[in-house]
Amino acid sequence: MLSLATAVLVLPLVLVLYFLWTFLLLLFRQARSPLRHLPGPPSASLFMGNLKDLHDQENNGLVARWSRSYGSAFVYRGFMGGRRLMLVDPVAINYVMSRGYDYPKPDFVRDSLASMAAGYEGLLTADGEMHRKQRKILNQAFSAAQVKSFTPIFWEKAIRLRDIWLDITASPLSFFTPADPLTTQESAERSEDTDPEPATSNALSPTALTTSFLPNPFSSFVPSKASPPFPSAVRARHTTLTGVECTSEPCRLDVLPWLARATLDVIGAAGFGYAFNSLEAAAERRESESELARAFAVIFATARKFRVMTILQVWFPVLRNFRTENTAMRQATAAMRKIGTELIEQRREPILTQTEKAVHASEKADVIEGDKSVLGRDLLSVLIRSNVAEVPTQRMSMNEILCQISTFLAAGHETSSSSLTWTLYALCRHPATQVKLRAELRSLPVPSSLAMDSARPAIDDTDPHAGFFEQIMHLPYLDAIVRESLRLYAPITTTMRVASADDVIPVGAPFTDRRGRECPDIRVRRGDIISIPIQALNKNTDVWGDDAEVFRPERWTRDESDEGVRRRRAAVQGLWGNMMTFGGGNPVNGNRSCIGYRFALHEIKIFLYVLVRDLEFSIDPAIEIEKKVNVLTRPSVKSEPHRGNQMPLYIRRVLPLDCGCEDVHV
Ligand code: HEM
Repeated sequence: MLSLATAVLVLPLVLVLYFLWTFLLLLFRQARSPLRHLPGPPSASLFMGNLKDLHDQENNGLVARWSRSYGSAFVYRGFMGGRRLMLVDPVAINYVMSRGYDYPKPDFVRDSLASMAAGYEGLLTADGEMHRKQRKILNQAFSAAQVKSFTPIFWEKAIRLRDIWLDITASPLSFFTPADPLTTQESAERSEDTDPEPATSNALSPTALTTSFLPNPFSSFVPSKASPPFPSAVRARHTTLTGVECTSEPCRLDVLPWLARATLDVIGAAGFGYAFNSLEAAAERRESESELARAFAVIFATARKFRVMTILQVWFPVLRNFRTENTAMRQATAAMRKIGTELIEQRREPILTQTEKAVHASEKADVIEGDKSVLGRDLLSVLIRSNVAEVPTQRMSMNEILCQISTFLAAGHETSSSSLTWTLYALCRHPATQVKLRAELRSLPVPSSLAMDSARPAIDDTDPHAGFFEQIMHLPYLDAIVRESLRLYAPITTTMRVASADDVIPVGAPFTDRRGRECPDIRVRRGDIISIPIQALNKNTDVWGDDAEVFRPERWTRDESDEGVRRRRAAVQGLWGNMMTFGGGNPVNGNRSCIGYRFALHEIKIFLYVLVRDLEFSIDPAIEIEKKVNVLTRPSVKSEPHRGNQMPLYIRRVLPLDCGCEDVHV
């Protein structure tokens, strides 16, 4: 038998040999990878490869420059010089994205998503058959009819936000910036955490390693450091937009955390009937949020930390078995599961009874309601029913259901708030567009039965305002602005895939490799990592023309009749708008595209209708806004990196041109 002393000597040796062997295998794999023949930029650093250069690529257009130099399929270097394939070629991208199960998310991406979504069994992280089953079940909750039924919730929260902002503009002394809704636990966590690094240190440092090319996606739940009240002297620098009559002085407001709060409240209410009350808490300047929001604050704060260990786990997968959770994280996960379980328990009986009644009624009436029926198809109902389903292909375990709750809260709120924030920013940089949009919004009168107050209208098929909401969805200029904003400010800028087997990826046009050979396709080996630069593709001049970088909503109204333009855009087969903003997929081989895209579009349009109709937005022309990316794109003021993510805009109330009165809500 091995003595203890021998074991103590042998164990470290075995470990060293294991790491050496794994490392050599990786180097050997690199040396043999067919990707070595592809052109690409030289590696900037032995350890970090090109990752640091890529960190700021949304501001410096690096991918576009590389693409001009090395073609639409090239190789850059990741950790320890590992080769990664970057695709800008739409044909190659369509091929990879429409094979979701052959090209899944790399393990290190899944790990990071799982730490944020509290497990590997949510829709974002599940793979193969489990993903196929979940996607089929969850699709019901995101059908066109179901999403329409959420519109009153979008409306209610948008009106509430507008009213809070109106109050702030009415009493300038009261303006303040609330904390980001999911960051309230930082200090509590730090005191318990053995990690000496403050949770926000990476996030707030201008040179922080928070790029999406590092394995901490969704690490963008970064706090906006509260801005001090804005002095009136500075407020006076505001320039009035032409053609709009306003009352009250504009005041500066960081719109980012407010919008994050509003969209968190939306997804809580629409998805799970859960009241985060985060807008209310901020309006009343209360620190405390709901228990679930506090739990999430801890989870996201932990998920966004960048650790060397995370990199090592990419190289030595065995280390993933030694993941540790600090006390705060364990408590937060337990709290999240407890609340999720309570939500399910509370709603199980009523939902099952309601569904039974609905089925019975439709059987009696001999009517197949099909997609028209939204009863019992909200996310929580769908989840609860799937838990009791007898057919295994329709059944989700309790763990899967709990993972979905955190998945949808995470995936469904900051994406929308990022998009809204950037749209308001674009409207500030293009005042004439804002004026034109407001004119269109005001041309659609609000039904008198739907006063612009916070009362939530009914949520069912008989909603008398469904027609009005539908009209908002079809306002052409609003639609063009939302498309253009989601093109230029895609909230998720990059996604990654890994080849699960050796394969040959087709390309749009042959390219020349490093050896000077003309290649009709790209060869990849099992394990090769592929980057899809969603944002760079959205600005590709081959697809969008020479003004691809310019915010021009008119491209969606005027250019569309041009056959050539249509053909060029059709090359990108994304889920929506010939863009990869919402990803792409194929139901047969893994549809990993955004299941919530309709939800997001409805939410964004309703918020814009309510906010831009009654408020005028502008920005200090001297301010330079930068994109900070770590999967999600968030804004930061270039000269104020210490303040973290923020979008300081000037806001003021707009009255109708023909309004003689002082205090009318339009
Ligand atoms: C403007 C808003 C949004 C954008 C731009 C967006 C974008 C995306 C993208 C690009 C993906 C694919 C990621 C990848 O393949 O790596 C995705 C997936 C996903 N999105 Fe969204 N999203 C938005 C809003 C939402 C909302 C509101 C929800 C839920 C209510 C949601 C839920 C999800 C889920 C669950 C997935 C994973 C789908 C799967 O793997 O089957 N998203 N989203």
